[in-house]
Amino acid sequence: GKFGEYGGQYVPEALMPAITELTDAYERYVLENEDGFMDEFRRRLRDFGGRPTPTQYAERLSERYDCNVYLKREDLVHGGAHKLNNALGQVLLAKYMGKERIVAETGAGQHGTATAMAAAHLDMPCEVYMGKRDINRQRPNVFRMRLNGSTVTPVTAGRGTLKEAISETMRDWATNVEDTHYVIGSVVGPHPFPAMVRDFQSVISEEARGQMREKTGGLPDAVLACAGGGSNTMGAFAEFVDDEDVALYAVEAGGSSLSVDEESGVAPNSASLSTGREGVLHGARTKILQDRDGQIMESHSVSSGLDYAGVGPELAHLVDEGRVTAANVDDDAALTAFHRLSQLEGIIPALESAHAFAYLEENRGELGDSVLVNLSGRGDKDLESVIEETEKR
Ligand SMILES: Cc1ncc(COP(=O)(O)O)c(/C=N/[C@H](C(=O)O)[C@@H](O)C(C)C)c1O
Repeated sequence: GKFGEYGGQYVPEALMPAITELTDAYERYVLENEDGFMDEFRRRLRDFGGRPTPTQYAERLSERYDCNVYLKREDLVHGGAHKLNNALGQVLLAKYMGKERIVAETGAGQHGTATAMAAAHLDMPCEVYMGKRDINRQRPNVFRMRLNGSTVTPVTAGRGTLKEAISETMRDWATNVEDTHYVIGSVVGPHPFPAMVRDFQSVISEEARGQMREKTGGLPDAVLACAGGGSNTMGAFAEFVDDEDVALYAVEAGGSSLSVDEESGVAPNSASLSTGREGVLHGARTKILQDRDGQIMESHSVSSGLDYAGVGPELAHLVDEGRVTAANVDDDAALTAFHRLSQLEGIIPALESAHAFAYLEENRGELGDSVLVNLSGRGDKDLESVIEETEKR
């Protein structure tokens, strides 16, 4: 469960039985397709999730950047984001493991709603832990989770955001490991989570690689994806990692500035790959925004889905190896890209996904003739906050 020096299983002893059981299930069902698990996963992704998603040629962006821009439309997955790929896989695995209850954490609420939908679809009771602050700024998603029959439990510890929600969920899991599975929201956490979530999300690049060959007769020169925990990034990159000629760009949230004042404990961005340092968070060694005493810093982003002080260990390793370029764009550029895609292509992107389009705008002409951008989700959930932000600026 190591990716170079990153990854591993830094968890309290009490959690090891659950981790060991999950690792065994991951190896049997996901890696070896025991009992046809992966066949059922793919069938449900098609019939319930609406896959495959298009790899669409973006005519107006291609004109603007004088290169061929293709969009991987994960905004068209049921629920409006790539999050369902992972949530469906993990809830189905919980069923195969004989678990009777699901717990999950969420920040932007996309992962929470995806888990609630998958749990309803597979008739599993589900409890989602969500920071009090996030509940207030993501009300539509809270409503959706409850509509799907999930319980949303407010987390009031600390700042009441994702970090505390993850800790609370891990505590619940350690207590109820007999009948409960923890559906983690990204390629983070102790092994086997980062590898398993990457495997569930790799359907994105499996499809996209074939669609690009079909449409262009070859592979893209570059693949761009936004990175919060790193799951849509790892999903969009997985099948291209061995294609040396395909450049891979992980675009993080540059927030309002990249300068990190280690005294204040507050980072005005979430660019863990670029400004983070090695440390342990949520059970894995990875790159983290931390102050000089090693305390996890408060992160920032205009998009709550990228507002996370850590990042997936595999992604951190690929950046250290030079296989993935760690990029970032600031809040303003992401908001401008949000409006630009809406006007030019008639697609309102999630604010998270808009970060990848901002990077395309800032690096036009330098990314090659054929560029694939992973559109991780749609922007309906962001309308309120974008209206507010736009009026403020
Ligand atoms: C539409 C959309 N695009 C990208 C992301 C970033 O998550 P990753 O793909 O795991 O880097 C997200 C992240 N959403 C999480 C959530 O909804 O709970 C997020 O808040 C946390 C996992 C960090 C998202 O909603």
